[in-house]
Amino acid sequence: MAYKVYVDGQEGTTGLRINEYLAARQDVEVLRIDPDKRKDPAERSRLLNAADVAFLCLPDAASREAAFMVNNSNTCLIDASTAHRTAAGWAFGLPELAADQRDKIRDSKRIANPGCHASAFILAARPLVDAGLLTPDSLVSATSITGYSGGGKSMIAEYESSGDPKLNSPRPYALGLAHKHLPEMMAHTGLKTAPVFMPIVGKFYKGLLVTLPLHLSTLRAGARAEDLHEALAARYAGERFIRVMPLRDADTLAEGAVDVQACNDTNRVDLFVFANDTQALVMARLDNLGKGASGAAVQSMNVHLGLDEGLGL
Ligand SMILES: NC(=O)C1=CN([C@@H]2O[C@H](COP(=O)(O)OP(=O)(O)OC[C@H]3O[C@@H](n4cnc5c(N)ncnc54)[C@H](OP(=O)(O)O)[C@@H]3O)[C@@H](O)[C@H]2O)C=CC1
Ligand SMILES: CC(=O)N[C@@H](CCC(=O)OP(=O)(O)O)C(=O)O
Repeated sequence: MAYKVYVDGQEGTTGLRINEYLAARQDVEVLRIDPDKRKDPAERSRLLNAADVAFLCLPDAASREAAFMVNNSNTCLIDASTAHRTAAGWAFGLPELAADQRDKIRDSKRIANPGCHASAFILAARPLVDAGLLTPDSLVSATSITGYSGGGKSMIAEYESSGDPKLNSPRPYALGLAHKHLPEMMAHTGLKTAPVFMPIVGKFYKGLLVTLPLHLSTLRAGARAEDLHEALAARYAGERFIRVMPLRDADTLAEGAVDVQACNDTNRVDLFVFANDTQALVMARLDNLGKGASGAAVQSMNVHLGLDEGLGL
């Protein structure tokens, strides 16, 4: 028997991509809402409650509304929005976060999918905290270069239709230093202070690269770049979707720059450590619509249902 799956927000950027992932699967029956009724609360409620798994690909307020509509104990919600990522009762949908995270995702009917910048930041920083290279009191900063699809339908339209010349060059944003991913970055790394975080959106559709610049002298006494690399490699050994590149990856150094788009159309995360004797750059690259959103959501569904984690990805 096929699992019934409903995508609330099926016409949006994340919802469309989830539907692409599900289209080829025989073990899933996708429940579709009549396009005229896609914002009709009664019809959404009916489908949410009929689903074994419902993906919420909606703005935060509509996701909260959808969570209140579910009045049965069977439907598992996987929320792509920011609404529930640090909320009590919701499992964080990042299976690689910690040894017990898959159990949490399997056991919970409420799963919050991580934000795209946050996924990359957390996957880079958490093993460093767990290894004692950073401590909960460490003060860190990070940049994130991202494609414009991260801003959903409205940003895609702005980049593809407005012709505004200022969009031709990269744009640092979130200048109020209060980006919406900061709470989940702290909650799931254990860092007590928010990183100074500067995302930069560029004129390319998708692809994302988070960088943590680190002075080795601010890490655990005597820490070397090898220790950073070893902490990442040890944590992610055997993880099918995470690739820890060799320390000071020779191919990338030969290229002279990192290709932000090289994980596009995959559910993969690539981690890099570049360093000299006193400083390091720890980087995480992903597809913001793959492991940064829709791919991660499908991966969490697979884990929740006890299926092969990579099914359809
Ligand atoms: N794009 C990305 O890379 C990522 C996005 N996310 C998050 O995923 C969620 C969806 O984002 P994204 O797909 O990019 O956004 P989009 O703006 O592309 O799509 C959102 C969809 O939700 C629909 N919608 C809005 N309100 C309602 C409602 N009350 N009932 C039903 N449908 C509604 C919209 O309808 P309409 O078509 O009429 O506008 C639209 O189709 C957001 O919370 C976003 O923050 C998370 C990670 C990455
Ligand atoms: C380019 C761009 O604007 N990107 C979005 C993040 C997209 C994402 O991860 O989204 P949610 O947290 O909304 O789920 C931003 O920085 O706000």
